[in-house]
Amino acid sequence: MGQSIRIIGAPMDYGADRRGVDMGPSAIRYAGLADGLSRAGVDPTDSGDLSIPRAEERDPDAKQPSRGNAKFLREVEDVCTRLADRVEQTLADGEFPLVLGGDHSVAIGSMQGSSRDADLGAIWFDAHADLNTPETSPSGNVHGMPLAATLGRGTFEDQAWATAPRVREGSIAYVGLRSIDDRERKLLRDSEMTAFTMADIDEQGMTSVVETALDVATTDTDGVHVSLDLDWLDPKTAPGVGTPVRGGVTYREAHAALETVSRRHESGGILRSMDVVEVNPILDEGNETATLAAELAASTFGKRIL
Ligand SMILES: NC(=[NH2+])NCCC[C@H](N)C(=O)O
Ligand SMILES: [Mn+2]
Ligand SMILES: [Mn+2]
Repeated sequence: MGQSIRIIGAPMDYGADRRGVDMGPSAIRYAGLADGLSRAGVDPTDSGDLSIPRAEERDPDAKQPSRGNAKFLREVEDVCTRLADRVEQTLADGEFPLVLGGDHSVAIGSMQGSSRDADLGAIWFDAHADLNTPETSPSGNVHGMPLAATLGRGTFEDQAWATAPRVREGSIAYVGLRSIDDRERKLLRDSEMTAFTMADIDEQGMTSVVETALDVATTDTDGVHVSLDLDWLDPKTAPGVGTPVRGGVTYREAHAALETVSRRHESGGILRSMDVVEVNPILDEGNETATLAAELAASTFGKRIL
């Protein structure tokens, strides 16, 4: 039997403006995630979803930014705290946590849980930098803030539920950036993170970019977290996302990227945790974005063409 993968659903949409990402975990499962993982040679078990009240059942005032400019921050805190515990427990049980979002703010919980017992590097496959703080965010949506939260920037400085002290800036690499807010650009430039934009992929090719990103994330760390935001892909290939940006990664580039991660994992066991986020079935066409999410997870865990 291959590695044991524990699927954890986090159907949360507090962090995004457009409703529907809470249905992401169901759509990805329906698209054949567990089957694809089994065929890739690993051993998946599904631990179900975290229970997350709908936004309507929450305090209507929660939409009004309270702490800085961040909507539903307390609700996100509640979910991420429980998710972090699940991720930590999964690792303690010797299994690999595969978290299904939900909007990208679930990554705050995944990374917190995954790094409680380890120095953690990260690869962020995304069109967006997700580095806004409540102070710099133009939208107030927490899905644009998970890395700021993990790194304890701005309002997050004193938020122990969010910050992950064992995730160092220098061990984080972005792949595929193409939409960065003005104030976020300055934060990113002044940081120690490694950022590969779409232009870098044009020039160097996906495989070589991902190899370098892996070098960054594995240097002086105990393992790597992969965060896969489906808006990383071009909207023609992955239409079911809330914040699409044209000029994204192609279908083949995406598989090449995750197969590169997979090969490194096969030879060195580098991966520690992963989340697959931002699939919005309401905006999707024939569940193709969820299907792609499931396929990319299978590629990460060893599925090959031949
Ligand atoms: N995970 C995502 N889809 N993030 C989109 C973020 C968009 C924008 N930068 C914001 O802060 O609102
Ligand atoms: Mn994104
Ligand atoms: Mn994102």
